[in-house]
Amino acid sequence: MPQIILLFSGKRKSGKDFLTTHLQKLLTDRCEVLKISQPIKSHWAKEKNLNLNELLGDSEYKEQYRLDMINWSDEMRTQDYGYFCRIACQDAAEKPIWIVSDIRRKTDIHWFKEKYGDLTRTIRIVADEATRIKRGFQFKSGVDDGISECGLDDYTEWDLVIDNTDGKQKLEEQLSSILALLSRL
Ligand SMILES: Nc1ncnc2c1ncn2[C@@H]1O[C@H](COP(=O)(O)OP(=O)(O)OP(=O)(O)O)[C@@H](O)[C@H]1O
Ligand SMILES: C[C@@](O)(CCOP(=O)(O)O)CC(=O)O
Repeated sequence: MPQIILLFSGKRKSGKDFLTTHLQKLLTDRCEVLKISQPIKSHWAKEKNLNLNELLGDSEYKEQYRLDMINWSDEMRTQDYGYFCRIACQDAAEKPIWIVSDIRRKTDIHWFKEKYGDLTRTIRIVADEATRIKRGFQFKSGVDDGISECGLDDYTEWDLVIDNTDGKQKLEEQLSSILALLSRL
């Protein structure tokens, strides 16, 4: 069992991977980064003979397949909303801190809270649209107005909100506010 699970959420190009990668560097071997999208991308890469590393990265490549991956994964979720959360956790090593870098739906939070209760902390990363555009965001109908991007827009119970808009919060400040959530460890 982990001792704490940090659930990160944020819209496309808000900086989820950027911040969780920096956090992982700081926590080194005390943490494990889990991605709910990992089993989705692995499946997709295998089925369609695609480059998994490109799907896992932040290039334009994965954007070509995003809508198809969303539609396929949502179909799976209608039968079992925890399906990908469960697989993402299956291979987690025995580390005290788990960082889940891509929470997108209320059912994701529900699944983790149901299974791990008090161990979970929810973190929302926000960045204004101009910043996200500068970092590669382009609005796509079906993606940016759908559940994958908007499913947590009206969630209000975040333990922490981080502003990752250009020039707003320094990285050190962002990381120390996350570390404060770990103070009971
Ligand atoms: N605070 C920051 N300073 C500089 N560059 C940043 C910052 N945050 C994010 N970026 C850069 O912006 C780009 C998008 O960030 P990132 O991939 O972390 O977003 P994401 O929320 O994981 O997006 P997606 O959901 O599309 O995968 C990356 O190239 C990343 O390095
Ligand atoms: C298909 C999907 O998992 C892709 C996520 O990719 P990324 O976290 O933005 O790199 C999004 C979703 O599950 O809604």
